[in-house]
Amino acid sequence: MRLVVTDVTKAFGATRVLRGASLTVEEGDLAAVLGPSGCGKTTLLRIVAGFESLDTGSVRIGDREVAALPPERRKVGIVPQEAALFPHLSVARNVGFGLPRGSAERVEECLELVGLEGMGHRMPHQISGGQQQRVALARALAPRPGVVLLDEPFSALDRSLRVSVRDEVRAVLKRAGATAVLVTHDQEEALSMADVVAVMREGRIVQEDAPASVYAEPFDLGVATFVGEAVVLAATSEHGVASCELGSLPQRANGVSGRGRVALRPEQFVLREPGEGTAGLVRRVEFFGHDAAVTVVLDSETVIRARTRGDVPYRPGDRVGIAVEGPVLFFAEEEATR
Ligand SMILES: Nc1ncnc2c1ncn2[C@@H]1O[C@H](COP(=O)(O)OP(=O)(O)OP(=O)(O)O)[C@@H](O)[C@H]1O
Repeated sequence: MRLVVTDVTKAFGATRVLRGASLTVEEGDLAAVLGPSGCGKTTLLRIVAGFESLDTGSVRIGDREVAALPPERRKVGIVPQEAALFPHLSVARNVGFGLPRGSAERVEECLELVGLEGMGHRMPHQISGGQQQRVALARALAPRPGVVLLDEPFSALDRSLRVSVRDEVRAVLKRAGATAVLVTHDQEEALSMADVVAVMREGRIVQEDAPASVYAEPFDLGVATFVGEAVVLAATSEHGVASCELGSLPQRANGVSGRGRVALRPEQFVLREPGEGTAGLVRRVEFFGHDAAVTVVLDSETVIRARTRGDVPYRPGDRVGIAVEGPVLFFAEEEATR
């Protein structure tokens, strides 16, 4: 079902945690709420779930206003941070926990949905961490909720497992046609998994957009630097051209001009022979296999981290030139600190 959160505020004593948070998730979409620690993500999720009351605002699931309803009447499924299975109940009984008696068929269907068919008799300690997380997902989906909420569901898994489990979770949510909200502070997780990314800051959603749009057209400099890496330089802009220490660069069209700052993405930098582009000295080369990151200190002492192909022909101490490819993001001065 469609989820619409409108202008929700919430304070704990004198701490105003939510300051007018609004979020719309279309039916069948997976939205990632992405924000730094303490910005209010978990509080927002708990308010949608009904574990916490809101001060003002509204929460609609489908065509129902649910803000005044208890959690069990909201048709919300929850996948907590750690799978939090009942240790003394079998996998099947964990999945069937919120279902009426005699729902064995639905339990098996949900186990199948998450790829754990035939594992229902096992106890939680007899399956891996990734499988436990899938059981938690099956448990959340079993009562056919209108909305599924996932609170940092991969944070307890180690890195190598996290990537595969998150692909599986996305696939399961899509197969189930679920409308889902995932809370995370991991931008890679948000960008790679979600249909829409909602960037949260200080109790508000400041931008809600497709992952590629949030990255390419961030609402302000804060979003630009939070979602993805960026080198930020002082600049002036006129007629769609931003001038900074790396030269006069075409500006991504946003109609803004004047004094301000440009944000350049690591993949926009191109390393050239000395004499071409802006001169600098290679400080560090980080090799990742498929690509590499090269840190270059310009003669002005500005530090730039460029993403390049893995086969970097440069070593620390080499002199290089830096060129910039593609349009840059420009934010006017008052906007830069918005
Ligand atoms: N029950 C509560 N009583 C008092 N303060 C609370 C309560 N719950 C949350 N807070 C405060 O609200 C703020 C936001 O917390 P919240 O857990 O929503 O943030 P978050 O963005 O989910 O952070 P994290 O990523 O670290 O989990 C924090 O400053 C927290 O201390």
